[in-house]
Amino acid sequence: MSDGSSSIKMVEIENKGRALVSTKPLRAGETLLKDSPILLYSAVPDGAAAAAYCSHCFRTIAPHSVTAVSCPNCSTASPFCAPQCQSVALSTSHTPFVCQALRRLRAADSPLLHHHLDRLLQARFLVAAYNLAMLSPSHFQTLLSLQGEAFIDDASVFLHSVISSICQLSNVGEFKFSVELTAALLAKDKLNAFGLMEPFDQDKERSVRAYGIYPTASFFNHDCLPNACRFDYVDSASDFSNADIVVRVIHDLPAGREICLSYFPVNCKYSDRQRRLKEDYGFVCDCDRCKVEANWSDNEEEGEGEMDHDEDDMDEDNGDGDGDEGVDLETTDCGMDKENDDFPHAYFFVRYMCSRDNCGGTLAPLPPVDARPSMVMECNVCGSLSKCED
Ligand SMILES: C[S@@+](CC[C@H](N)C(=O)[O-])C[C@H]1O[C@@H](n2cnc3c(N)ncnc32)[C@H](O)[C@@H]1O
Repeated sequence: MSDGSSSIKMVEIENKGRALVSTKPLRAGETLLKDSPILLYSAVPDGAAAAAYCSHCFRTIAPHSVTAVSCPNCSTASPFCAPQCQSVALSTSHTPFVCQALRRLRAADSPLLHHHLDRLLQARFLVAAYNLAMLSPSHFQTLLSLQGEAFIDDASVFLHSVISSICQLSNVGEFKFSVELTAALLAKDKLNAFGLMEPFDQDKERSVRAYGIYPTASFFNHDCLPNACRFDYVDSASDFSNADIVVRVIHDLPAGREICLSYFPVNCKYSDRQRRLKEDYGFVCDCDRCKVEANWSDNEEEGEGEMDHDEDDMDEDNGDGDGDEGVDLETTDCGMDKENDDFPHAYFFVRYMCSRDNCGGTLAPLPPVDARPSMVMECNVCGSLSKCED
């Protein structure tokens, strides 16, 4: 793949469109992909909440940080964690075009003043996307190549008029600024954006800090029993950039197997999964798990222990994942016999679902070392590490 990953390649699958499949046998825990966003935008309301994050990398800024700086033009509304981030942002994510557009969206006479936060988020996405068109036509083309058809409805017409009123654009780089383009961009965002979540806190509902478009991860299709899962390392001291995501294999896979993520927590119940996939992603899921659960009674469904995250957009189960190798490891029950089980996914739940209260994350082994599989499972939501005993 263009990102250098040799373990996956893109293919077309009937009724699913483009998909990523393994090019060789993969070991549990293997890293398939590290992806950086081509576009990021804030998911938090303006004001105090927004001031807590770097407007460029979305790292938390400590209350009395000595390195934090602001945008010279819009001041504290756009803080940066350090001068280096500010300097990069002023020529990339926070250009004068973005700075002015966001100021207009925040102003007392903003066209979005009495609208729901969702509309503001869509407007922020459009500002970031049109900025990308001006700065990097090739990345903008990548964005346009993602799944999602223009659908001109009241929302896209309104949002186009909002962007027209705050930006006075006629062309954006080599692209014509039009309602069709705005509608197409909104569709790309809806089907492909990943939510970068707040680090897990057992006592609080997790919210999205930012949304990002990841050029390769966008080609993972959904399966209600995924064979890979996404980790992010927001606010951790890892080697990754704050908004990078990493996709790892959950269990051993043969060559040629489609690699799928779950677009939301795996313990979501059948009727909710079907509804969300239809409404948000436009398809009816007929994966092996759905085929089994389609015949379940409502009572059986209730037993699944759904944990709903209202923030959608492929935000599955992305924890901070900065599990500390030095912690005491709990033990995950890994001894269930897959063959003898009534439902293939009962095995998945026992082996690959985090058992921590209110977590709902998926477990994948740490990457193999010297081709030896790791017996340590990492949760992609709470980051906890557990020892897998076969
Ligand atoms: C993030 S994109 C995944 C890549 C996409 N297949 C493509 O061609 O670019 C999400 C879209 O892929 C399709 N998709 C994903 N998982 C699917 C599945 N299990 N069955 C059918 N379509 C699926 C849906 O059209 C969905 O809106």
